[in-house]
Amino acid sequence: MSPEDKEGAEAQQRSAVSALAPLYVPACPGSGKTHVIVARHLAQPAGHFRQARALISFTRTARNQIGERCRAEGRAELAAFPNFIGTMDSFLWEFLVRPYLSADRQWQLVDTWTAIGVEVKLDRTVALAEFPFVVDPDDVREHVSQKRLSENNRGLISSSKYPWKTWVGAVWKERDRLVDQGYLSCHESRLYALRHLTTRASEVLGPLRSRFSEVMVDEVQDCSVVELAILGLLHDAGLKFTLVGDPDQMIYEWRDADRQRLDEFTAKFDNKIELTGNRRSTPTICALAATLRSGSRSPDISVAGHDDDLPVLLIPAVFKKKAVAECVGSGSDVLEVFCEQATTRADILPENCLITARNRETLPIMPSQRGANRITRLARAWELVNSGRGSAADIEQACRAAASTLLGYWYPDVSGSVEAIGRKQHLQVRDLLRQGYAFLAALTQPHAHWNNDVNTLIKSWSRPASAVPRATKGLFRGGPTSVVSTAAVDPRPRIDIVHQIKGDAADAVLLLLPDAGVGARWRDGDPAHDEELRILYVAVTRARRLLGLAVSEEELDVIRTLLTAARVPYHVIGPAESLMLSSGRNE
Ligand SMILES: Nc1ncnc2c1ncn2[C@@H]1O[C@H](COP(=O)(O)OP(=O)(O)OP(=O)(O)O)[C@@H](O)[C@H]1O
Repeated sequence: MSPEDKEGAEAQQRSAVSALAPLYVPACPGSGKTHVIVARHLAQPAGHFRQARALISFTRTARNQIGERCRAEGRAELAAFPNFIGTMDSFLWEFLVRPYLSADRQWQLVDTWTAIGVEVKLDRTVALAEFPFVVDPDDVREHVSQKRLSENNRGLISSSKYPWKTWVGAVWKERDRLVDQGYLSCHESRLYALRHLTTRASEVLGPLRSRFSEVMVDEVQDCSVVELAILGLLHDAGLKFTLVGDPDQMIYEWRDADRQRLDEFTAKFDNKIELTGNRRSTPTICALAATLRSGSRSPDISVAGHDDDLPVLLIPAVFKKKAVAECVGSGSDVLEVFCEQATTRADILPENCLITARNRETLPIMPSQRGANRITRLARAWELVNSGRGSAADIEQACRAAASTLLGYWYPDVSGSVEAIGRKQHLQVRDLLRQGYAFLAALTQPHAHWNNDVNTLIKSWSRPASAVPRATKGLFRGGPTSVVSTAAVDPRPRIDIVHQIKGDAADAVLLLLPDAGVGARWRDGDPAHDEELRILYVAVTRARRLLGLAVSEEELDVIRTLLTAARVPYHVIGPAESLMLSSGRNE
C-alpha cells in the first residue's frame, strides 16, 4: 500500500462524510460503510426538530453498533430522540404504518409469521411462514408464489389431494384472520407503508418533514423492490437521503432485491462519491474479488496494510455426502488441511478461520465432530445446545442429530437424512428440527448410562400418527464413549453459510465450491445478472489475509486459467503437501 493509496482512501471517506445530501455512496467491501454513516452523523451538530437524522440499517446488530459508537464518542444525544437509529422495518412501522392503522385493535409487528408459529392445515400441514408472498410494487398487488416454495414444501403440497388454488385460498384466509387479530408481519407492514404513502401522502410526509433533515440508509443494496419504491416516493417528496451500499453484494433476490430497480433509484442522485479503498483484504484477495463482479472495474485498492500478501490456496477436493470434503490424492480432510495451512503459512489459528459454502447441505463439519457413534453424537449435540456456544449452523446440526434419533425410532424401516424421511412421511423439516431442539432440552445431562434416560424419553415422546416403532429398534444399547464435546475444548473455525457471514470478516476464509460447472459459470457469467456469483463475491471478500477455494478436480483447470488471466497469485495444494501435513500432525 502506497501512502498515496492510503491518503486517497481517507480523502474519499472524508468527502463522503462531509458532502451534502441527497448523496449516494457506492462502496467496495471493507471500505468502512458503517464508519462513514456514523462519522457523518457525528460530524453534524445534534439537531432538534426538523434537524434530526434517521439512520437506517438492516440488522439489529448494525443498529446497536451505531448507537454504541455515538455513546462511545461521548455523543449519546445523537442516539436519542428526535434522532432515529433503527432497522428499515422499525422505521417503516413507526413512521409510515402504525400511526395510520385503525384504532379498533392492538396492533403488533412480527418479523415473520414464524415468530407466532401459525400453520395452514388441509390434509397436510405447512407453516404459514413457508408460503412466499410476492408483490408487484407498481400496483402493490400480492400473490403467493408456488415457484418459490421450498422443494420440501412443494413435494408436500403436490402430494396433497387439494389443488394449489385451494391451498392459496387457505393461506389468505389464515393471513386475514391474523390481521383481524392485529398481527402484521414485516412483509405486510412494507405494503401498508407503500399504500399509505400513495393514498395519504400529505398526512404521512408532514411528521417526517418536521423531524428529519436527513435519512441515511446503510446497505441500500439489501432493499427489496417495495422498500425502494417507498424510498423513491419519499425522495421525490423532498426528503433528503444518503444511501450507502455495495450493489455487487446484492444477495437477497429471494426477498425481492433487484439490481435494475436499485440502479434506477440511485441514478436519481447526482451527488455520488465512490469508496474504492479496501481496509480489510490483501491486494491478492481484492484482485480475485474483482473477477466476481460486473463490468471490468479494476480491483479495489487494498489499504489494509497487511505485512504479507499470500497467494490464494486452491485445494482440489472430492465432495462426499454427509458434508465431508477430502483432498484429492491424499484423502486428508479439506478443513483440517486448510486450517493447518493457515497456521503454518500465516500464523492464523483455527479460531480465526472461517469456513463457508453456499448451502447448508454442503456446509462441512469438522472431522473431530464426525465418526462418533450415534449416542456420542447425541451427547455432543446436548452439550452444544446447553453450552450456549456454537454458531447457528452448529446448533442446527445438533437439532438434526436429535431429530434423526427420533426418526430412527419412529420409522425403523426407513433410512436417510432428516429431509428424505420428512419428505416420505409428509413431515416438515422445520418441525422436526423444533422437535429435536425440544428433545435435547428435555434430556438429562449425559453420563455413562445415559442411554437409559434417552431411551425412556424417546419412548414417551409424542410421535406422529404415521410412526410405526418396532420393539427396541432405534433405541440405544450403550452409553456415550466421550461425554464432553470437542467443541468445548478444541479451538474451531467458524463454519457458516454465506448469507450468515455477510458483513463479517476473518483472517482466513475457505470457500467450498462443490457444484459442477462452477468454474465455467465464474468465467462466463455476469454477476450483474447471476446472484450465485455475487454470493461467491460476498464470501471471498470476508477474508483479510488468506483465501482458500476447495474445488473439484474437474473445475480446477478453468479456475486456474481465470486466476492466471486476472493475475491473481495462487498455489495448488498437491497430494504430497496435504499428506505431509496430516502425517506431520500425527507424529
Ligand atoms: N476511517 C477509518 N479508520 C480506521 N478504520 C476504519 C476506518 N474506516 C473503516 N475502518 C475499518 O475497516 C474495516 C472494514 O470496515 P467495515 O467492516 O465497516 O467495512 P464494510 O464497508 O461494511 O464492508 P462489507 O460491506 O464488506 O461488510 C473495519 O475493521 C473498520 O473498523
